[in-house]
Amino acid sequence: MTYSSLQKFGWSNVFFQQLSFDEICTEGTLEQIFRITAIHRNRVEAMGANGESSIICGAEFQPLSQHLAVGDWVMAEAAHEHHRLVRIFEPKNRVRRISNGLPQVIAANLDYLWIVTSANEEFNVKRLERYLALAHEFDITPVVILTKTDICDDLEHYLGQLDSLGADNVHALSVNTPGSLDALSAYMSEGSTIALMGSSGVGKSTLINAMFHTDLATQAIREDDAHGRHTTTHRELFFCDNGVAIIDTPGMRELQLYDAEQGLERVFHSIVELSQQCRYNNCTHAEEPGCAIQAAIASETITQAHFDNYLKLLKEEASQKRRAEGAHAVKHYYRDYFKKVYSGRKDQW
Ligand SMILES: Nc1nc2c(ncn2[C@@H]2O[C@H](COP(=O)(O)OP(=O)(O)OP(=O)(O)O)[C@@H](O)[C@H]2O)c(=O)[nH]1
Ligand SMILES: [Zn+2]
Repeated sequence: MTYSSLQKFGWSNVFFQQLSFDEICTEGTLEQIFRITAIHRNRVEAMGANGESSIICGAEFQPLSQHLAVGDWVMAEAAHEHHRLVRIFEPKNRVRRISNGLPQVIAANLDYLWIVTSANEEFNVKRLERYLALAHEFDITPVVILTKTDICDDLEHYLGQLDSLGADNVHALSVNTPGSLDALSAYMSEGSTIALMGSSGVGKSTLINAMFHTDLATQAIREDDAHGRHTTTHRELFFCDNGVAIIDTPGMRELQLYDAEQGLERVFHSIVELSQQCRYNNCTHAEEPGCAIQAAIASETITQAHFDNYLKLLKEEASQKRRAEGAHAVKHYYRDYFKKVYSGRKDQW
């Protein structure tokens, strides 16, 4: 068996180069590498070259939700009939949020964020702009998907608004219209990881079932809760036959805007560029003479709604930051964490 056997689970050079020379030369290292598919209180489920395994996580990784997420690659050594977590590979990207004042990781190593919305009253451009900002912030390629076009009388109304988003990847489709899902296969190369986001009822599960010929209901797994009772939870990352990993977690579905300053600047780049043309450096874009943004709104180059949403998201982001005791606290937390995790490895090189 070689490392290429892990590629269908999303393994790539980014992770391989984090192995030390000794590790690469040591027999059995490959069997110690896993990708996390579900997280429980003290252990995680993971997929490796030899199939699925349960990995016990020691006190140094507690609480798990702050240290690792579905999609992470880890190293774990065999311990009796289980495995024991040794270390976490530095991820390509990580989706984080603040929960009760603490950073929490939701998912890791994503290639695409499928932002799902439906062609009915659920549709909301502001929400889409927010999701796009999130995707950019976390360095994930966003794909906007408009569902339920089969039951929509005024598709142009929605397509026009999607156009105004200026997003690169936009698809309108319906699971009831044969062929309309074909365009999505462009995102489904072996080893790619897709996470879904969107309001309840827009058709995320239906889309997954149709695209990947899977039945989400069959992805249930059993676990023992703290009192030894059996409970059923859903696997949050699963692999399809074509080598695509799907992440569908409640955490992704509930994600709020946080620390997305750069993401916002990308989605609202026209406003950011305009603001640099205002006569005064400290223009508040309200009533100052020579305000380029007000001029653009007056000439209908941008809409008042687009500008208002930018202000609203900026404000929301600022208040999230304050609540989290400053975004820097969070960034430092992660930097220190990775330093701590990887400092022990330097002497292996
Ligand atoms: N007409 C039509 N109905 C659809 C389409 N896609 C999904 N639906 C229906 O919309 C309803 C909600 O779909 P789900 O797939 O459960 O939505 P979801 O986004 O997974 O919802 P949550 O699990 O609550 O987040 C179901 O009754 C689906 O049959 C579509 O393209 N066309
Ligand atoms: Zn201005």
